[in-house]
Amino acid sequence: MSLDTDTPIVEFEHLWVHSKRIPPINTSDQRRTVKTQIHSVSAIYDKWTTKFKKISTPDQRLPTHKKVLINDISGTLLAGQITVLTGASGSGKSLLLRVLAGLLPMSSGEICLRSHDASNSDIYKSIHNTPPTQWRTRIALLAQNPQLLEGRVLENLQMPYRLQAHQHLEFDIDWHIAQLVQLERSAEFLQQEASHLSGGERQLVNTLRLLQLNPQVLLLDEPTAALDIDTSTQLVNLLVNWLRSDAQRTILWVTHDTQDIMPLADRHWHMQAGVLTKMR
Ligand SMILES: Nc1ncnc2c1ncn2[C@@H]1O[C@H](COP(=O)(O)OP(=O)(O)OP(=O)(O)O)[C@@H](O)[C@H]1O
Repeated sequence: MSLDTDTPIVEFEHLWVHSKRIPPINTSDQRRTVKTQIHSVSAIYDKWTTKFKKISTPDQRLPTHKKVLINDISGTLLAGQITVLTGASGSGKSLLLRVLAGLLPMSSGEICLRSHDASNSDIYKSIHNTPPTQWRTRIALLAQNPQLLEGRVLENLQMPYRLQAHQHLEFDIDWHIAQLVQLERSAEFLQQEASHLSGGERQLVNTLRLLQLNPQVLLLDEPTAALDIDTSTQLVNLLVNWLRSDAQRTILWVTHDTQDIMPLADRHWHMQAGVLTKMR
């Protein structure tokens, strides 16, 4: 199916995420703690600790508050495009990816994913009306630190097919061998113990494990951050080829490494203190 490159694949609107309410400090508990400390010191310091007690027991209670982590942001990920997301540490980039992937609840807002109905017409499914397992098979998050299981690479790649969400899919070893050729590795790589792999090789396995499940949207959280230049280039090529091989796919790519990734970007977004700005 052909698709215009400006077709929206994911649309999100007015996303808000707040931290949980931080409970107030219970000042009577605090006073009790200080008193216990005071009774346990020797009499010679009693006068001094009484002064200390006055200073360290505040009269007023601290107010409760919720912190705004994602501040009313909206955006669209378009077909065939790479959208690069930059921003300082703690600005909310990873939080946004986890919300879009359905791994973290938002306080309010809407996320819709392009899909098809029985007559193959376009529809947009809301995250609120889609079972979480179904949502996560369409929108996949690739994190910086891959978690692999004990056992061989092959067993790690086959593992998702044991999950109910993917039981309708079949493991395709030929697809993996073709990908490994692109990654300049032989089929013997599949027989290696996962615990013996380098950080870069672990990330390649993690990526293949996700891509084989044919997601429509990839959310990348600094996937090349810990990799050497060669492995990083291989991983970038793997991801770009994945994007180009189906016009209905899209990538949102969080990175601090703007030099390498920015030339590939169709769009550039920037986060600052939970606020999203579209740079281009
Ligand atoms: N589950 C959570 N509950 C409350 N606060 C959180 C939660 N997860 C993250 N935060 C806070 O939200 C803010 C944004 O975190 P986030 O991980 O999205 O930053 P980031 O932009 O991805 O940073 P980095 O570039 O360092 O990865 C931080 O202040 C963090 O402490």
